[in-house]
Amino acid sequence: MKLTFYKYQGTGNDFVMLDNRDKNFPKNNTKLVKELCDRRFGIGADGLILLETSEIEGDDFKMVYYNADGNESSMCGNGGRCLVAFAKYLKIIENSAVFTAIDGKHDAVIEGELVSLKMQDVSDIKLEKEYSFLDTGSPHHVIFSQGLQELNVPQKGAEIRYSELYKSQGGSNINFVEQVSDDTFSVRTYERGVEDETLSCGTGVTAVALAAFETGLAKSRQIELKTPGGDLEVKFEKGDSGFHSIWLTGPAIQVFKGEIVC
Ligand SMILES: N[C@@H](CCC[C@H](N)C(=O)O)C(=O)O
Repeated sequence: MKLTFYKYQGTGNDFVMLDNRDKNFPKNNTKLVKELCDRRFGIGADGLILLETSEIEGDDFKMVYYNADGNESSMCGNGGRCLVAFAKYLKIIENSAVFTAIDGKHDAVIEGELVSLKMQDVSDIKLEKEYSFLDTGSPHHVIFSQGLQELNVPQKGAEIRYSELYKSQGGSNINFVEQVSDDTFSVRTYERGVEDETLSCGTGVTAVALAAFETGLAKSRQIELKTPGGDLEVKFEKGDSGFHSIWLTGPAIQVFKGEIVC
């Protein structure tokens, strides 16, 4: 089989993108997805995303997301932003989109290289002394600390991801965070399904922004997040039933296009 693929990145979180509107991709082939994401034997990426036709009225398209381990997973914020840029490239949309992903409907807006994605409302945040836990489409453990640059994120992240805390619930992504100024935070993320540190995680920085506000570390509802792969912004509102109108904004870039025989 010969596949035409596109490679995208959003603040260094990178994805193989496939236009699967013709339904030709073998969606249950975990081994193939893993091989395509392999950085030595394949194209190389943190995940693979299929753009499909949505059956839901009002949608422009549907998102199907796989982690680099080949398994379909929960929501990917950076991937969603990149998929919107891909949909514009394919001329499915112009500068706005509505699409459905595993966690429900998303609105999106494009302004130049920046893609803003509306995330699902968040009503529950578990606040513990040492960490916060919340689901922003994907599960996120958030730890505020110091000395972020010196931290061994792959090792510390794996310890928590495989600990008793998340064993029975399919694991979690782990975010290590250092406050830079009033409303700016540096974030490094260990991603479940990549099983390593990635350069950025969209649902991760969204979780960090909400946890920073909930714990009182941040006072503003517009938070800047610095990741090893670049800068993102998260804006939100808070009402009686929790956080809503949550928007994740940052660059989403096409890196290259190619063909692979697999
Ligand atoms: N990189 C993503 C998160 C992808 C999902 C995650 N690895 C999981 O399986 O929970 C993002 O930008 O949100």
